[in-house]
Amino acid sequence: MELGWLLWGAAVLLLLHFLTELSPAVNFALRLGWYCVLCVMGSLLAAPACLLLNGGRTVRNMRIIKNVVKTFKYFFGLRFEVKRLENFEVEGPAIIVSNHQSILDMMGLMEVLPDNCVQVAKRELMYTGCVGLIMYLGGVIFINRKSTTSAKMVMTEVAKTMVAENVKVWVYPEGTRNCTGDFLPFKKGAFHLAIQAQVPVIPVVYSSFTTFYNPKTKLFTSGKIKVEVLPPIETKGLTSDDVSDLADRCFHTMRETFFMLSGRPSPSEAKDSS
Ligand SMILES: CCCCCCCC/C=C\CCCCCCCC(=O)SCCNC(=O)CCNC(=O)[C@H](O)C(C)(C)COP(=O)(O)OP(=O)(O)OC[C@H]1O[C@@H](n2cnc3c(N)ncnc32)[C@H](O)[C@@H]1OP(=O)(O)O
Ligand SMILES: CCCCCCCCCCCCCC(=O)OC[C@@H](O)COP(=O)(O)O
Repeated sequence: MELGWLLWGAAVLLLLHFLTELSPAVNFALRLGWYCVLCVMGSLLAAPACLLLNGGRTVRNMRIIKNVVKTFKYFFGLRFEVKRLENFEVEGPAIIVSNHQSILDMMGLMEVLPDNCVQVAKRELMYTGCVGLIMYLGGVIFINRKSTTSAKMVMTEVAKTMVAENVKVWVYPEGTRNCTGDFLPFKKGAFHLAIQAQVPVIPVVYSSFTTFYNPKTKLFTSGKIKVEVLPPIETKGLTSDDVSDLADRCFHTMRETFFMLSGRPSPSEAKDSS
């Protein structure tokens, strides 16, 4: 009886192996599916730990979540090479902004996440069952992207509480995933937030995933991701009139760094030399 089950198991594994060899689409779906399964299993493991150790929704749970998520990279052969982590060492709260390429970014985020830091996420993620629960327990701030007024109200409230409670806030200023090998224009919310709270902006840049991950061509192999934490940009004394300048400055420095880390000339340089 047991031998029968073993044989079935071996047959299924063999079939999966051949399917992945045959079709990149199957390989892609299986690896991404496995990532989702890991997220669900990790959440089921971490949720009771968060509740028992910290009692409910608090940023202290992020440490537990971070430690679980940091093991995920080994399943996918991903390596992170992190530079200038010391740039996170600012006194008190800050806004962290970074580029957003895929749901895989969550691994890169947890790889460098400083203490006392919560993320801004779209509200829909709250309804992903145990993954939504773990985000809630970790103190993630949920915004409704379909209603600018409500998103702005939440962000204004965050500007007050982040100072009172000494937390850093991680925002993806592109506002959505973008795996095209370039940046989308930045939305202004993160920069309004930084200026309203008068806290520094710390940009973080991840190199392009396109060499190992591409949802269009169904590519998902192992790979190396370079991460650089850029020096904090002060906002003391800036007013709402300075939001656009601050956003532009972050956009340009981050984009330059992105091309440098990805080992590609930036489109502006390429144009200059032609
Ligand atoms: C243990 C195992 C566990 C496994 C499981 C894992 C769990 C791990 C736990 C935890 C990790 C969590 C990881 C989560 C990752 C999630 C990522 C996402 O979901 S990314 C999508 C959501 N994030 C954003 O969208 C932010 C960026 N967006 C913005 O900042 C926008 O500006 C926003 C949302 C505030 C509004 O967006 P609009 O598209 O509706 O509108 P606009 O065009 O940007 O703004 C309209 C006008 O309002 C002004 N405005 C914006 N914010 C303002 C403000 N706060 N005050 C005043 N004016 C403001 C703007 O300047 C603009 O005006 P003018 O065009 O410049 O004149
Ligand atoms: C039954 C539900 C199982 C759900 C398993 C989901 C596991 C994935 C958890 C990874 C969290 C990362 C969140 C993320 O990166 O979300 C994408 C949004 O930033 C942007 O959304 P979009 O590009 O605008 O759609």
